[in-house]
Amino acid sequence: MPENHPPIPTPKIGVLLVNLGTPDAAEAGAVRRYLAEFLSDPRVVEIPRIAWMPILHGIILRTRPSKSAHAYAQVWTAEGSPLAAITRRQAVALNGAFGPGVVLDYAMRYGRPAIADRLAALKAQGCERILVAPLYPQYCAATTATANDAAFAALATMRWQPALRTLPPYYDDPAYIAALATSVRESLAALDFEPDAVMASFHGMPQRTLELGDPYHCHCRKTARLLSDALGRELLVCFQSRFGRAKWLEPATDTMLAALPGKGVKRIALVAPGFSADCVETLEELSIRGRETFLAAGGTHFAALPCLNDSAAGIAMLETIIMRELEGWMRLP
Ligand SMILES: C=CC1=C(C)c2cc3[nH]c(cc4nc(cc5[nH]c(cc1n2)c(C)c5CCC(=O)O)C(CCC(=O)O)=C4C)c(C)c3C=C
Ligand SMILES: [Fe+2]
Ligand SMILES: [Fe+2]
Repeated sequence: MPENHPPIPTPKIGVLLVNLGTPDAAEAGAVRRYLAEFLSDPRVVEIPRIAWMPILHGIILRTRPSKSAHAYAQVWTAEGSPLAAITRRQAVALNGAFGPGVVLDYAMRYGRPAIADRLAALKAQGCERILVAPLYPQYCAATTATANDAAFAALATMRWQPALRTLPPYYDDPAYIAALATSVRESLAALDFEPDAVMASFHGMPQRTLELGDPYHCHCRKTARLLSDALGRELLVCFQSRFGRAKWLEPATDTMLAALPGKGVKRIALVAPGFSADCVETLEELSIRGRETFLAAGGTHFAALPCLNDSAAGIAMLETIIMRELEGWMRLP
């Protein structure tokens, strides 16, 4: 900028936190509606529609909703689904962090609040510039790209669009690694046992997606390596939540939990660095079923550590990575 350039008035800026989405209730009907939207997304299931739709509607949506509803019911809170409640708290905690000209909101890729609705609400409040922030540290087309697709699709319907930025993946960002290390160190110090091993469990995806060029697997591996360096201890990396018959990323978390006690690893702590908020995948699949698997195999001590959620370290990290994006839009008064 030339030195004597007059200050440019800063237009209002919106920040939209985006996470995956979750059912409205822990019952089969709500879970079916949610899964129908989620699993119809061609970014999530990359099988030709003509082959996939009969399987989805003929088999999956008839059988899975009641099983999943049972999983959701075990972790449901007074504020609703943990993922929704925590994402809401993250938006509240960040509100005001960037000054009076920056409005915070949140949306879900599937279900509510919808991305299109919240973008329209930010625009109606006068936000001419909006940062869409998918809260996935590791980029995956099935998560990051589809969240951005939904934002671009919403803008495609507007005559007068706001300017848009999207938050890049932050899997190797020093602020993210430091927040994870702080959180893991604090959680381990609060345990009443010393684990023989710490496992880092990431959400899986089909092996084919890696072969097609998705960087997710590499991002997960790099996060784990940097976190391991920061903690000064080895981390066992694994991938959870296998879905369908295709080969998914390995090693699988449940297989590893069942095998470790036989190898003398009887005390375990599990961290899920790829989830910015605790959800059914961490609270039910890891904390409840993972524990059962590990103890049934002969393990004696098990702990699933909390995600960053709205902890002080987690919020400070989000502030840092969001501020970095907003700086390009801000001007001194
Ligand atoms: C964090 C990254 C995630 C990736 C990558 C991902 C890929 C992926 N997921 C499915 C299928 C399901 N995932 C489900 C829940 C779920 N998934 C993520 C995150 C990622 N998914 C989160 C945060 C959640 C929790 C949602 C909540 O409400 O708490 C589910 C629903 C639950 C169930 O029925 O088991 C399914 C199904 C696929 C196919 C996929 C492919 C790349
Ligand atoms: Fe998933
Ligand atoms: Fe799961």
